[in-house]
This record gives sequence, structure tokens and C-alpha cells, in this order.
Amino acid sequence: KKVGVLISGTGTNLQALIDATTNPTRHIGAEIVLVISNKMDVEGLKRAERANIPTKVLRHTNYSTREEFDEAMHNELIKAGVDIVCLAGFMRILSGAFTRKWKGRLINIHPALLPLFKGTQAQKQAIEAGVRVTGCSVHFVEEDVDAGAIITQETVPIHVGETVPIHVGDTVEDLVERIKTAEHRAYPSALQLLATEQVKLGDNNKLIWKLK
Ligand SMILES: Nc1nc2ccc(CNc3ccc(C(=O)NCCCC(=O)O)cc3)cc2c(=O)[nH]1
Repeated sequence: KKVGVLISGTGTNLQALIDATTNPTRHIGAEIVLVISNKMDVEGLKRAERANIPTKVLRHTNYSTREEFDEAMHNELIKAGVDIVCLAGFMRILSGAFTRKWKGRLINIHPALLPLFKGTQAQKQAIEAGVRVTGCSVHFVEEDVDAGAIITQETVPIHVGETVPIHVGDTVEDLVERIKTAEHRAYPSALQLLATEQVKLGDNNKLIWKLK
């Protein structure tokens, strides 16, 4: 399956997908053929170039509406023959027209155990909620943000304890890094399930697993 990855920044999840799809000993049935960024000069573009993956920068400020920007992205993805789109730190909300066109072929990784802690700063929300376990979720992208069917989740413990006067508890940064380690495992495994058609999205927006 041909994969397009949408990024806005460093692209650490892009790197995990690059490593997984170029690993000679592990075939996940997916090849990244295009990386699109809505921002120029971000680390993620360098990661793609180092891996000889074609890149495009589509600046959303060059388009008058969200729909026109999304249409431009859609056209580049179609031109590249993309079958599956992965969001990797992509920070623009996608229009319903785009999510409908890519329904069942568009996934994202969220740094929390959905449906908990939707939106931005999910890691900070988890610490402030006082939960003892959080994690990450790979889900289908629907128009309703962070609400699509979940493909894979990984759990990550939150180190608790006083942060003053001695620092033993997790800061947000500590937790962000620990969740990233789980993300970099979860995303390639979810992509493999989708690319090898072991899982698909049903018409009722529920997951359908292919029984062996
Ligand atoms: N329609 C749809 N689109 C998405 C776009 C990105 C992400 C990635 N996670 C994201 C989830 C939320 C945001 C967010 O609230 N950003 C501030 C507003 C930015 C803007 O004005 O665009 C960004 C990325 C998920 C979704 C999704 O679940 N559904």
C-alpha cells in the first residue's frame, strides 16, 4: 500500500513510520511515497529527504479557505497514488469533505487513551486529572476531532509523587517523551494492520477485524 504522511513539525512519528517501512527484515505492507507539510523548513521534511521520500510544502496561508487547502492536499495525494494517509503531528483540523474522501484510509496517533483527553495538550490533561495510567491511541480520522474508531492503544504509566521540594513526579516533558516511545511502536503496528487489510472501518464507523 502507498502511504502519504501529513506533518507540521519535527515528525518523530514520521521517523518511526520511515524506519518501519524501510526495515529490510520487517515488511509491514506499506511504502511512504509522499510527505506533505503545511509549514516550511520543519525537521520532518529533512527526515523525509534523508530517506529519499518526495516532499511537498502546502502552506495553508496560501489558500483562502480550509476546504481549498484540503483540496490541494487531496490532489497531491491522488497524484502520488496514495492509498492510506497518516497524520504525524499534523496540526490543522481537516474539513469534512477531506475526511469523507479518505474515510477508512486516514489515521492519526493521539497521545492519550481516547476517548479520554481529546484535543491538544493531552499529556498535560492526564497529569492534571491525576490518572495513574495514560498512553496513546491510533484511530481513524473522522470529521469529529479525535473521535474516530480506535485501531491500537498502548498504555504508559504516569510516575506520580511530589514535585516539590524534591522532584519525583513526572513533569509534562517527562511524560511526553515516555508516551512517544509507545507511539513509535503503536503507529507502525496500526499501519501494518490497515495496510495488510487485517482491519477496516465499517459503514457504522466501527472497526471490522478480518478473522483468520
Ligand atoms: N477532522 C479532523 N481533523 C483532524 C486534524 C488533525 C488531527 C490530529 N490531532 C489534532 C487535534 C486537535 C487539533 C487542534 O485542536 N488544533 C487547534 C486548532 C488548529 C486549527 O484551527 O486547525 C490539532 C490536531 C485530528 C483530526 C480529526 O480527528 N478530525
